[in-house]
Amino acid sequence: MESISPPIGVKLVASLVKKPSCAGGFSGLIAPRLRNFNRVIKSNRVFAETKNPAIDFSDPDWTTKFQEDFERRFNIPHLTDIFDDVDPIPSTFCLKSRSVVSEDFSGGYPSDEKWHGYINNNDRVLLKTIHYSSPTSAGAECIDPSCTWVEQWVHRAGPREKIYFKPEDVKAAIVTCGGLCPGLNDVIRQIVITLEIYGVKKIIGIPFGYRGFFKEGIHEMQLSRKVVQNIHLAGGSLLGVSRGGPNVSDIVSNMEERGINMLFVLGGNGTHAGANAIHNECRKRRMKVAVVGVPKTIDNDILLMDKTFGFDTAVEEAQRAINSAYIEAHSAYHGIGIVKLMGRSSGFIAMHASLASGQVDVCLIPEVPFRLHGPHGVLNYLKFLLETKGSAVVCVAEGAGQNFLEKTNATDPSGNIILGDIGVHIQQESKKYFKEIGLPADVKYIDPTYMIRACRANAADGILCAVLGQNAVHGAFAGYGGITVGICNTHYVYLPIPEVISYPKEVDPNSRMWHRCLTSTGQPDFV
Ligand SMILES: Nc1ncnc2c1ncn2[C@@H]1O[C@H](COP(=O)(O)OP(=O)(O)O)[C@@H](O)[C@H]1O
Ligand SMILES: O=P(O)(O)OC[C@H]1O[C@](O)(COP(=O)(O)O)[C@@H](O)[C@@H]1O
Ligand SMILES: [Mg+2]
Repeated sequence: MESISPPIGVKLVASLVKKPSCAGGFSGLIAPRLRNFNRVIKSNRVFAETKNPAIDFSDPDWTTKFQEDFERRFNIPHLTDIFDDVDPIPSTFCLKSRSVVSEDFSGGYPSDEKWHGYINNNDRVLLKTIHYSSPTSAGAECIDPSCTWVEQWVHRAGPREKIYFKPEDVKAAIVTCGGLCPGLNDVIRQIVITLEIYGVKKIIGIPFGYRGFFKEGIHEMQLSRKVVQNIHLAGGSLLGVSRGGPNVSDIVSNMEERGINMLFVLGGNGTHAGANAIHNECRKRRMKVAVVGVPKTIDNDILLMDKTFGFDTAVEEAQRAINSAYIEAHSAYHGIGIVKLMGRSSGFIAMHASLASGQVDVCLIPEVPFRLHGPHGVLNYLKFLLETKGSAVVCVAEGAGQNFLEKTNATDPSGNIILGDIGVHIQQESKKYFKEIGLPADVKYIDPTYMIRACRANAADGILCAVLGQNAVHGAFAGYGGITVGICNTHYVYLPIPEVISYPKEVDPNSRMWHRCLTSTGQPDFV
């Protein structure tokens, strides 16, 4: 009998509603999920600590206390938290003075105090915009059993009027880690361009992710507007990427040797865990350094954000593979087209690509358990589709159905579990099944994953990358560190790194988007 694996995680807030009196309050509820995440995704890594206090919902002041705690958790670390002797100067980011890069600042810093283009440090963005009136409402994220509305505000991103680095003292470095993602070059380009507008002249690229911080690493790359001018026209990363690499202490020592005091880190959950550790180590060594992340993952698995850059391009590019699978399946007698898309622990690409294409009959994601065999299994449904409409298209996320595959416990150099190929498995099982029942079936399998990841960013991602890249530089100059940039409810924000990486974001099987996907495919439950 086939086993059904549980979804990779349960929703924190939903479990909170189910167990409001759990000892340890929030922390007691987060911990199991964190453990689960480490087991599934990062067998040998410890992710961000969570710092939620116990909450007693019978306390009439619990919402105030929750908000105070939220403000504390989402406070963004600043240089002045640990240094008393850092004095700000008026911002050199001033769009009127376009030739700032050629100035030597001996005659003073250019500034424009009358310009209303700066963000006030007290500006905030609302993190959640839906007031769910019941925990049973689709996709409800509730804090307490009554789903009380509690405003949660996060810091607005953008240029500040006062800056904490003199441009001539800055040596900025950019590093791109993890797997490729459309838009990496666009972000690198915008960071360099924005740094130059502030007046920074020493800008370097660290080659091949954190590995480039090895002492004997390949030489740093000098970056300027001229170097990066056209890099966004190609996919990949100008700097190269990698998994694994030196430990945090060695990275920070290497930064000290090179004199780096602004570090822009482009990467996913793992990279951000590293960036946060680098930030903490710099503070421990009392180094005046700003470490700012830009979340990169086509999987879209970073918490609290509308989306991450590259995701939109991935969904768009996946259309070509799905359409090819559809044409193959539709043109064959009893054709079945199977497409595997990326998504190690979350099915966002598969869900969105299925919904966008309108050509998918079965969408399978890691968050929703399914059976292949038996009367309610996928294969029996494919038989039904062949008999009724003549062909079928399956879109499966790479992390789905891992319980059907032999576990090796092998990990990549970053500690990510190496997954089995669920696409090949479904192809083989389909062929076997239809042979056994004597129904002709022509099964074709397409794995476009690396073709999708290597694409250049589409226009929507190009804009997102531009805004995130620019805001990363504004954040660093404003003196913030240990932060990342994101888009929340269409607005741009700074978030403390630990809050976005406490676990990977997943598709909520009770969300409207998953329900919309099911409505579109017409697929039943496969359990
Ligand atoms: N918990 C961690 N602490 C410090 N560095 C980490 C951690 N997890 C991953 N890294 C490093 O971050 C880089 C990218 O991680 P990886 O998981 O491969 O990609 P991503 O950042 O896209 O999730 C690698 O160089 C890896 O060694
Ligand atoms: O084969 P690689 O390079 O390790 O990358 C595969 C992984 O890349 C991803 O698309 C994105 O992963 P990262 O965010 O860690 O780069 C995963 O879904 C997938 O498992
Ligand atoms: Mg990752």
